[in-house]
Formats: sequence, structure tokens, C-alpha cells
Amino acid sequence: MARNKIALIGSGMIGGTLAHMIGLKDLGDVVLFDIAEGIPQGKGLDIAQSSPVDGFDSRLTGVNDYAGIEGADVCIVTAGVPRKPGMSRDDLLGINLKVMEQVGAGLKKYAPKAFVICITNPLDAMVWALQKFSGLPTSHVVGMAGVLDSARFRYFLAEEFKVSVEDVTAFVLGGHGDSMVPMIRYSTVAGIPLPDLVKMGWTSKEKLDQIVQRTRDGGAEIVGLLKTGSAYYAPAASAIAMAESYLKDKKRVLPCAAHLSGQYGVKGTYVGVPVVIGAGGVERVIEIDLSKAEQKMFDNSVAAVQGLTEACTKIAPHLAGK
Ligand SMILES: NC(=O)c1ccc[n+]([C@@H]2O[C@H](COP(=O)([O-])OP(=O)(O)OC[C@H]3O[C@@H](n4cnc5c(N)ncnc54)[C@H](O)[C@@H]3O)[C@@H](O)[C@H]2O)c1
Ligand SMILES: O=C(O)C[C@H](O)C(=O)O
Repeated sequence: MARNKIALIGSGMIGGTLAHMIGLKDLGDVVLFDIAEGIPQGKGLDIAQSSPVDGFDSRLTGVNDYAGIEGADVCIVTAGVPRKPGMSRDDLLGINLKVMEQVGAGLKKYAPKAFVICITNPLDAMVWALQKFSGLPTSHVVGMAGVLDSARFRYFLAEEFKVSVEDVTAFVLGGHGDSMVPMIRYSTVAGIPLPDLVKMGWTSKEKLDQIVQRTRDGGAEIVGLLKTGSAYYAPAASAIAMAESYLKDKKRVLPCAAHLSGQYGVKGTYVGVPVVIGAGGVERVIEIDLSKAEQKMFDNSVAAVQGLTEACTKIAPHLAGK
């Protein structure tokens, strides 16, 4: 059987980490693409030279021409610019929208059958624009944010309860911005919902509120510490989980920025919701029951995302007709 081909569009901090993880997990051959000459080639060669030590056979190559991604099964897009301290993700919209137009053209020409995972920020607006620029089916263009935000939520909860991260399930709905909605009611420790854990005296409502806020601020916390860019280890691990579910038809249920066509009362917008990812791409959008308060927070988050997509159509009016 032929090996999977995984193209990484953008070979910066996340792109390099992705390439390394794909090698270590032996998920397939990797093509690193970037506009910066030498960076994808150098990272590819460096990681390839670790393969005899770690015992993997992935072939890694670096390119500056989209032709190199031809026939990719999966493309993970991190091309663009990350934020620095004092910036919001939304400040990246203008610059990264131009990058999405170039990437979309490259995907359309060379990898129209790929499963595409967009990571570039501001995430929900960029994946929306990338789908339109590329013309690929909405089932095959998805955004990574919910897996990361949920992983942060799970990690903070596991720390609070002093239990294994493995036994904490949690997820975050909505856009990947300040208005994201960590779902307390649907989060558990070994199946015990968080509100029950409050009743059992494991934690307090105030402490949970602090954890929710720390989750919302999770990206900014790392940006404030790193100062030169944003998180990359956890984002890369999150995208790998999505790629693996597609490549191995695992049908994992993961929160992702998915195209909504009426679910949750939303049409034509990408926003974070639980989906099933399998060989068919996004095979199902799962509509969970929301309380009035949860629905209000979700609607508020959707409105924030729609504000950004409107801003995109002002910068690139041709997006409106796509
Ligand atoms: N969705 C999420 O949860 C999430 C998490 C972390 C980071 N991000 C976003 O991911 C993006 C990448 O982050 P990073 O830390 O890897 O940044 P980085 O600066 O390390 O890497 C970005 C790479 O993109 C390349 N690039 C720039 N313009 C390009 C173009 N037109 N075509 C191809 N390549 C181009 C750059 O040369 C650079 O190598 C940022 O926008 C960041 O905000 C999103
Ligand atoms: O916060 C950022 O700018 C990067 C990313 O969206 C994150 O959540 O880590």
C-alpha cells in the first residue's frame, strides 16, 4: 500500500513540530512547503536525520513550489503570521487573508482531493476563506482550534482535581477567540459531570469560572510568555489527532471549526462544534442540546465570527460570490 502524503503549508514553528510528530508517529511522507527559501528544506533534512535514531521511515522533503504538494492526502495549513504580545488574533485578519488566497489557489491546483486542516488565525474566518478560495468541498476543509482549547480545559481541570488528564473529558464550542464557550455541563471526570463534582466538594463554582477564563485566555497566556510568537506543541498535537482520525478512518468525535449548513441555526459559517472525522472527512456535525445560557454564549461567539467573515468580504469582495 502506498504511503500517505501529508503536505504542511507553512514550515514555521507549528509546521516543523507537525513534521517531527508525523515522523515519530510514522503517519506518512511529509512535504514541507514555505515561501521562505531553505526553511522547509532545512527542517525536512534535520528531521530526516533523526529518523535512523527514532526508527521511522517517513520521507521528508522541503519545497518552495506548490507543485511539490501534488496529490497530497492531507494538507495542514499554518502559513501566515502569528500574534505577538498586545495583539489579538483578529489583528492578523488582513495579512493572513492574503496568505489564504495564495494557499487556496495552490490547494485547488495541486491537492483538490486532500483533507485540509487549517490552523492559521483568526481561525474560524481563515478556514471559511480558505474553503472559498480553494473551492474544495466543505466536508474536506476544517479548522483546528476546539481540540486545542479542549485540551487546555482538560489539562487545567486535571490539575485542579489531581487526576489523570486521560480521565478528564471536556470540550469547547464556538469560535477560537475570547468568546469561546467551554462547556461545563458536558465536561466530566470519568463520566461525572463538573456540576456534580462541585456538589461533591471537589471544587467550587468560583474555581471552575477561573479555569474557564484561563482556558479562554490560554493562547494569550503562552504568547505573553514566549513573546516572539504563539503556542506550537499543543496546536501541532491537536491537528495530528484530526489528521490521524481521517487517515485511519477512526471516526473520532472532535470539536473542530466546521462548516454549518443550518445546524445550531447557523448557515454558511465555520464555527467550533463537535464533529465525526473519518475517511469521508467531516462525516457528521453533532448537534448537542444547549441550555438558554449556553445558547446565548454560543450565539454571541457565532456573531463574533460572522463579524470577522464580513470584514474578510470587505477586504476581498470576490469572496462574497464564492
Ligand atoms: N488555530 C489555532 O488553534 C492556532 C494555534 C496556534 C497558532 N495558530 C496560528 O497558526 C499560524 C502559524 O503559527 P506558527 O507559530 O507556525 O507561525 P510561524 O511564523 O512560526 O510560521 C508561519 C510560517 O508561514 C510562512 N508563510 C508566511 N506567508 C506565507 C505564504 N504566503 N505562503 C506560505 N507560507 C507562508 C512563514 O514563512 C513561516 O515559516 C499563525 O497564524 C498562528 O496565529 C493557530
Ligand atoms: O493565541 C494565539 O495567538 C495562538 C493560538 O490561537 C492559541 O490559542 O494558542
